[in-house]
Parts: sequence; C-alpha cells; structure tokens
Amino acid sequence: MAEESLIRNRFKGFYYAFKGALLLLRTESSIQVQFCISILITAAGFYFGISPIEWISQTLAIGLVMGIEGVNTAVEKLSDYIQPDRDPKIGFIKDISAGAVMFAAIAASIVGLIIYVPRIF
Ligand SMILES: Nc1ncnc2c1ncn2[C@@H]1O[C@H](COP(=O)(O)OP(=O)(O)OP(=O)(O)O)[C@@H](O)[C@H]1O
Repeated sequence: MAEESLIRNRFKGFYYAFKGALLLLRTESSIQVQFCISILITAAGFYFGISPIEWISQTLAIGLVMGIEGVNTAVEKLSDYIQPDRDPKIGFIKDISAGAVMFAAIAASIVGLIIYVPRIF
C-alpha cells in the first residue's frame, strides 16, 4: 500500500514537473528564445556530425542553461509575489539569480565555441 502511494506520488511529481516545463515554454520569452537556440544547435550537431562526447557536452550545456533559466524565472515570480514594490533586497536576489544564469550561459557558449569554431573556420 505504502509502496503504491509512493509510486503514485512519483508519477504525480513527474506530471507537475512536465506541466511546469510546458508552462515555461508557453509563457516565458527567455525560455522560448533558449529553446529555439537549442533546436538550432541540435540541428547544427546533426549537420556537422559531432562526436558522442560533443553531443553529451552540448546536451548538458542546453539542459544547464534552460534549467537555471527556469529556476531564475521562478525566483523572479516569487520575488514579485512576496514584494511587489521596489526593494533593494529583492533587487539583490534577482540580480544574483540572473548572475547564476550568466555563469551557465558563459560555460555553454565556451562549449559551443569549442565544438563549432574548428568546423566553421
Ligand atoms: N522589486 C524590485 N526591487 C528592486 N529592484 C528590482 C525589483 N524588481 C526588479 N529589480 C531590478 O531589475 C532587474 C530586472 O528584474 P526583472 O527581470 O524582474 O524585470 P523587472 O525590472 O521587474 O521588469 P519586467 O518584469 O517588466 O521585465 C533585477 O535584476 C533587479 O536589479
């Protein structure tokens, strides 16, 4: 019985996570832009015939950027909900959350440059 409800809870958790991913894709322009870039980069991967290790690096980079961008979006929404007015503490929280996205984006850009610059130039 307990095991059954554990499995049901896992399925529910997966359902909510899937719903959240769709919400991000449907409502957030930053995620939509990153999703389009991910599709283009994936197409580039097929076009240039990148190696398995390059596919792994590229897939991890895409997941890292989109995942952290999703968390950053959640931080922004939560911040606006708990403090709709201007507040330096909220400004700091939003800035460091955006900074986390930048770390991931820089790392992903480096991965992209390492994979594609030698193939293009
Ligand atoms: N409530 C706030 N108090 C202080 N600074 C804020 C606040 N909201 C946003 N900021 C500052 O603005 C930056 C961008 O925040 P955010 O991406 O939420 O956009 P916004 O300024 O709220 O406008 P919009 O939501 O229309 O894009 C933050 O990183 C922070 O520096």
